[in-house]
Amino acid sequence: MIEEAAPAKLNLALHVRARRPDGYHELETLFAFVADGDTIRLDTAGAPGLTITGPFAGGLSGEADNLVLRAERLFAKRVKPVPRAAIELVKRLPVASGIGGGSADAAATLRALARAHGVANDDPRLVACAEALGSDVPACLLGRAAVGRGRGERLEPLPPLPPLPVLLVNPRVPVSTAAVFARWDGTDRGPVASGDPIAAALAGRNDLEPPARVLAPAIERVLALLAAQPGVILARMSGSGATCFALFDDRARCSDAAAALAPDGWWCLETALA
Ligand SMILES: C[C@](O)(CO)[C@H](O)COP(=O)(O)OP(=O)(O)OC[C@H]1O[C@@H](n2ccc(N)nc2=O)[C@H](O)[C@@H]1O
Ligand SMILES: Nc1ncnc2c1ncn2[C@@H]1O[C@H](COP(=O)(O)OP(=O)(O)OP(=O)(O)O)[C@@H](O)[C@H]1O
Repeated sequence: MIEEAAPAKLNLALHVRARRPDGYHELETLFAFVADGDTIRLDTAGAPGLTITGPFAGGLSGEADNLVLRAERLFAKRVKPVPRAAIELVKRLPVASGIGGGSADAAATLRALARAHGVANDDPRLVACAEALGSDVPACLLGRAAVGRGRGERLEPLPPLPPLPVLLVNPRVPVSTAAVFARWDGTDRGPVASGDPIAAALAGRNDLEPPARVLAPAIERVLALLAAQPGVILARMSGSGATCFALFDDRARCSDAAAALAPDGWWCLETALA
């Protein structure tokens, strides 16, 4: 049995620069990962198929379009023609929520298959599979803080980030990434600053916040409440939303904030930058 973590991805800053003729957007983003997320378990000797467990299993079916099975099929086609395995996905991250759950699952599946079949994680064929599966999958395959450019696949790894406490809050409203990008106003507001990533994040923004707020008005309240918590360094939406994150200066104040937001019935996860 091989187990691979599929940690949640954050966009500490997300600057959308241009709309491309192929329908994607040119962006500049600070990718970061946290200590918690989904889990992939792969058993090459088990009965082939995908089982989904965990608190958000109900939001997904084990259908063939699941990113885990798409990753498995692509690995067999492009990397090594291996037989199908028994795969368990423990789904702890909300679906369609801007923290790359599906992308993390796909990347963890590729990593698990690579381990099982003696392929290196930086094998160009594995990276090509990641790119074909989604814009966030290459960053999730890399699994460490990085600047992302292009549609997110051109990655420049960063030194490890400080393990700052993080609170993730999702108002339980799924948001379609394509619908949010489609509402971006077309204004290039400039690049992400170079230098210290936390300082660059503070000086940066998420250009998808305004269009996401139109589709999911609850984001505004989540951000306002997060920003008002004592000890917050930065409160921002991740990706195309609706999950928002807050970085804190200490763990106790992060826990206090989680307790303060609990009555709203939102999904909250207390974690840390990894
Ligand atoms: C918002 C981010 O999460 C930031 O990291 C990503 O850019 C989105 O990554 P993702 O969910 O893996 O997205 P994909 O599955 O590749 O694309 C979904 C849809 O989002 C839009 N999309 C995505 C990425 C990008 N750079 N420009 C886009 O316009 C496209 O309409 C695309 O059809
Ligand atoms: N294993 C999976 N986990 C989550 N979503 C999946 C999975 N497989 C397929 N999907 C589909 O992919 C879509 C996007 O899901 P995901 O949770 O990756 O979005 P996201 O959190 O907005 O990601 P991103 O931040 O990369 O935009 C969902 O609508 C879902 O139906």
